Amino acid sequence: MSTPVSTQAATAVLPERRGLISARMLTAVVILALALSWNFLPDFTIVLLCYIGLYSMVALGLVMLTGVGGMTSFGQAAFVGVGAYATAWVCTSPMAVNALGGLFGAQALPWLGLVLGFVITFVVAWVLGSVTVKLQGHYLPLCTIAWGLSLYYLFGNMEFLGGQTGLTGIPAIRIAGLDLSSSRTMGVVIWGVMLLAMWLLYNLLDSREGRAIRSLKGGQVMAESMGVNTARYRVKLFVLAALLATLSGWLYAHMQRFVSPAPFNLNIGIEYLFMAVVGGAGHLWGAVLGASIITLLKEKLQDILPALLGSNGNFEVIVFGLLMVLVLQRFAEGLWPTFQRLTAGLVRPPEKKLQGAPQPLDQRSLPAVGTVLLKAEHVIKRFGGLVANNDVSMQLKAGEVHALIGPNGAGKSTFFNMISGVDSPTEGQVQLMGEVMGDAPSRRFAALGLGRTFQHVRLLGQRSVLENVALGAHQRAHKGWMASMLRLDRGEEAALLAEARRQIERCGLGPYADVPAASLALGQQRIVEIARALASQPAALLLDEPAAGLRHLEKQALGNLLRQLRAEGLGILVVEHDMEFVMNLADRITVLEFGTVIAEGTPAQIQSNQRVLDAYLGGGDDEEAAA
Ligand SMILES: Nc1ncnc2c1ncn2[C@@H]1O[C@H](COP(=O)(O)OP(=O)(O)OP(=O)(O)O)[C@@H](O)[C@H]1O
Repeated sequence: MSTPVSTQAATAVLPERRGLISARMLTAVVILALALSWNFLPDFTIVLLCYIGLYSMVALGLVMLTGVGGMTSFGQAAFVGVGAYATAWVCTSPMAVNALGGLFGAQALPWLGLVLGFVITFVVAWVLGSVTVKLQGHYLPLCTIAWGLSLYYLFGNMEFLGGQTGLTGIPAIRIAGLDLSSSRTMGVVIWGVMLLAMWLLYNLLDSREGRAIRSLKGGQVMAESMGVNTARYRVKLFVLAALLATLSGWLYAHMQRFVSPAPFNLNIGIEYLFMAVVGGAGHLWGAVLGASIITLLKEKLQDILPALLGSNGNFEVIVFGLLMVLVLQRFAEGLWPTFQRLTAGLVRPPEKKLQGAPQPLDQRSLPAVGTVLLKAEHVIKRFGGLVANNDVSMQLKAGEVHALIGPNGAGKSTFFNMISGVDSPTEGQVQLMGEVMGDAPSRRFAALGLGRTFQHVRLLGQRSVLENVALGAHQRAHKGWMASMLRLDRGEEAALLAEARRQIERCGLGPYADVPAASLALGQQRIVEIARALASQPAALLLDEPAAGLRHLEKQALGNLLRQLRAEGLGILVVEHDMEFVMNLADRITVLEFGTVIAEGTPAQIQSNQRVLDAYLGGGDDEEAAA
């Protein structure tokens, strides 16, 4: 049965599918045109294209890390260096050449160099990532500068890596007997690898794992509440970006045939970040656009500026700085979104088609009505000298709506945080489904069957309502990064999206499933959060001020939906200021004042409780009025 909640006139505009040619078709046409003209392009253009391909690979990693995952790194050039130096050492050091060349043959050396580069990067990035990505705010970028510098100086000071002079005599790669010593042949490999990487990343982002990656930008609390292990995803993203940089470095070394520390210094690390940001750090094609603009601009400026200024120097860096300021001022999301807007009449955005039968998602059987789902016992929370919750005990049972009310500052949010794993009690304990939670993270609460919404809506505003709600079902499916990249997750993805659509329709937002969440009115966004929580098939549902921002009819519809969920056997805890809504809906009410429970009972009991009336429901005012 469907209980539509949203009757509010939507501000959202349904997306129009217009445009003469599909984005996929246009991409295929551009790639085909590049392939057909490849042999006729001048050598100089080919070399430039090779560099653009190499830089795009690094920028792709930064798009994933910065634009999608919300982490900034200035140190990617150092990982390019690891890839370049690893293969340079394997291919030129007498020791490695004799030992490995003797065992596997000389032609295998570049490939062994690639493996070595990947292994070193994997270990270094995993260790560095584990330490640095936990840092918040400006500490993370500062740390990436520190390790970028460290690795750069390491390259220049290692005797066996040739010091500042570097290593020469790196052989060309051979594939199936074909010698890739010219830029023209090497360029085919570079662009082939870059496009393959882009396809894999596109698939990754277009999956359950991609939604989890994007959720990192929505904040740790929200992502963890959806069951996402944020620390793990951040490190994996960091390693992925580093491996892409290493791959670029490996190709670079075999194209240049020598390596020295200069191309891996901090300046270049900043340039890579420029590319991602100028192109559009949230878009994969932004990486290619940014790499193209910066490479071509650098090339032109290096010719023009010294002639113009009458002396030599890296003046282009100044222009890049100004460009960055301009782009951030005028095109905060980079140039790719602007390019997309300008070509909207011509190019249709890609349509998501899911082939194959949906695979079943994990199902949770709900506990019998009356079972205690959530239990807080003598919970105390202190912030320094302030006692925000003082000996609070309460239970939430399956098949009931329990409301938590109290004046501003009474400690409701603090308590909500503790029963949802955002924070842990100073004393006392919280049990969920009979398990003592201790310091367990929110994702453990989610795994046990707790779904929640937020007082301040936490959605990924630029993503569709459908994708936001599908994130809620994250823990009900299991395909990992590899399966997503190779599109082996389509059955599961179809099931996740079908489930999300079902929950959206159940909540009355069916017509808005495909619009960006940010385009909905605030009240509707709250309903999207409820649909997202329902997609996790929770046994206990915690709603933080769900009626705030809703109009009268919408509140009625929300009440009906919650009654329906209660009838299905869910336990629902509502923190709410709207007394009419609470009194019409709740089976039991707990009242907090100054962190302490001052009353608990049915709505009728609460409404006639003198202490509650004095503290909260206006009894004091009545008395004053009477006096
Ligand atoms: N992280 C914190 N550090 C210090 N004090 C805090 C912290 N979080 C909450 N408090 C304090 O604890 C008390 C209870 O705050 P809380 O936000 O839980 O109240 P509330 O009932 O949710 O209020 P509202 O209805 O306005 O959201 C307040 O005095 C608040 O200032």
